[in-house]
Parts: sequence; C-alpha cells; structure tokens
Amino acid sequence: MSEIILKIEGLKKYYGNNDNLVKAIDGINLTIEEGQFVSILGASGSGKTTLIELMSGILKPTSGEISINGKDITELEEPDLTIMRRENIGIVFQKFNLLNMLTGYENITLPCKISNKDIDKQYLNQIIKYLEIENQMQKYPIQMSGGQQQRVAIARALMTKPKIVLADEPTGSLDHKNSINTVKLLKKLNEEFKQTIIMITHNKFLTQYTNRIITIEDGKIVKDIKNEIINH
Ligand SMILES: Nc1ncnc2c1ncn2[C@@H]1O[C@H](COP(=O)(O)OP(=O)(O)OP(=O)(O)O)[C@@H](O)[C@H]1O
Repeated sequence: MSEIILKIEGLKKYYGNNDNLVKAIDGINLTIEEGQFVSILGASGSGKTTLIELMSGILKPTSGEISINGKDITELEEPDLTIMRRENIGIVFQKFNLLNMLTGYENITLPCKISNKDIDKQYLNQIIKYLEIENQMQKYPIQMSGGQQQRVAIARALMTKPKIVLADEPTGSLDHKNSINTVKLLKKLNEEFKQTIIMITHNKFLTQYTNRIITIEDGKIVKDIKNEIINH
C-alpha cells in the first residue's frame, strides 16, 4: 500500500454565526495516498474552494485536523505555514495567475528563486518538453493562448517538486478542447512523475480522467469512488 500523503479528520469550517451560520465544510474525513489523481466534484456552493483553501493552509478550520505527510498543518502559524506550503504544495489556479511582466521561463522558475532552491535543469527540461511549452519560454503571458498559459502555470506548480498539486478548477478559464487536453496532461504527469494531484471541479466529464472521484454536497462527502475505467 502507498504512503498516506494527506489525512483529513473531522474537518469543519463554519462562516458567520447564529442566523447567518454557513456550514461550508461540515465534518469531512479523507485519506489520500501518494500518487493518486483525485477529483473533488461538487456544484457551486458545495464547499470546494473552502476545502482547497483549508488544504493549502490559506484558511484555518473551525475544527478538525489536516495532516500533510504526517504533520498537522492546522497548528502552523506564519512563517512556518508559508514554508510548509512552499515545500509541500503546488497550486494550479483557474485564472492561471502568471505574472505578466515575467517570461514563461521566469514564471516557472520563480518558486525556486523565492525559496532559494537550485533549479534542477534536467527536471525543468523534462517538464517543459512534456507540457510542450518549449516555445513559450521567452514569451510573456499576454503573448500566449489560454491553454499555453495554463501549461506554463502547471510547470510552475511542479517546479519545486511538491508532494501534492492542488488544481482549483484548472480548466475553468479554458474551452472544452483545451480543458480535456489540460486534464489529460495532468493525468500523464500523475502517471509519469507519480505526482499526487487533487483536482477540484464542477465538471463531471473531466473526472473520468482521474482515478478517484469524491463528490461533495453541502460541505459533506456524499460519494467516494474508485474510477476503474480510465479514459485515454
Ligand atoms: N467568507 C465567507 N463568508 C461567508 N460565507 C462564505 C464565505 N466563503 C464561502 N462562503 C459560503 O460557504 C459555502 C461554500 O462556498 P465555496 O466557495 O467553498 O463553494 P464552491 O463549491 O467553491 O462554489 P463555487 O463552485 O461557486 O466556487 C457557500 O454557501 C458560500 O456562500
């Protein structure tokens, strides 16, 4: 059995109070093993963004524990929280979040610069080739298509070799064809680099490329299935 990379126990996140109380996450227990490609599927307002912000330490839970590699992150305060995030988590955003004044290459290598890590050139070249973004290295984001920007953003998320990649609606700003290509690429990266990926989506169609589909409704897990029929 693979190593457990993420463990969530009794997780709750409530907003507001009394009459305005919103139970955004309402008692989630979840274990994710290294190397899994998991999708978290839910309708608007089901708690997806709240869950991903809890997993990345951006939000503090009302109660419960989140352990990454055996370490409870809910106890951490700054600057330990930032260090934990840098060392363990890569995030792919819906709106790519590339810096417009930096080239593709500079965007991708920025996380290494910030955390004073040497750039593993061989790994970088491998990722660039894999994501077919060789021609985007000297371009600025504005000169790239949406799909190209998202592939550069995926490379940036992978550059520090994070234990987990969190992808928050990674195809939300892409058309159908680019959405499928992006998720297929995530799947390839999961298979090739054994990268653990958690993808949040409201799009059921895209979950077919992942090997576990967790459905949330009103802040609770209502379904958690292994996906045997993986579409290639
Ligand atoms: N800061 C906040 N204050 C109060 N309520 C909030 C806050 N953030 C989120 N909520 C509520 O918590 C619930 C879950 O919101 P969340 O953004 O996590 O859902 P979501 O599944 O990501 O939705 P979407 O797909 O529309 O982005 C919703 O009812 C939302 O209105």
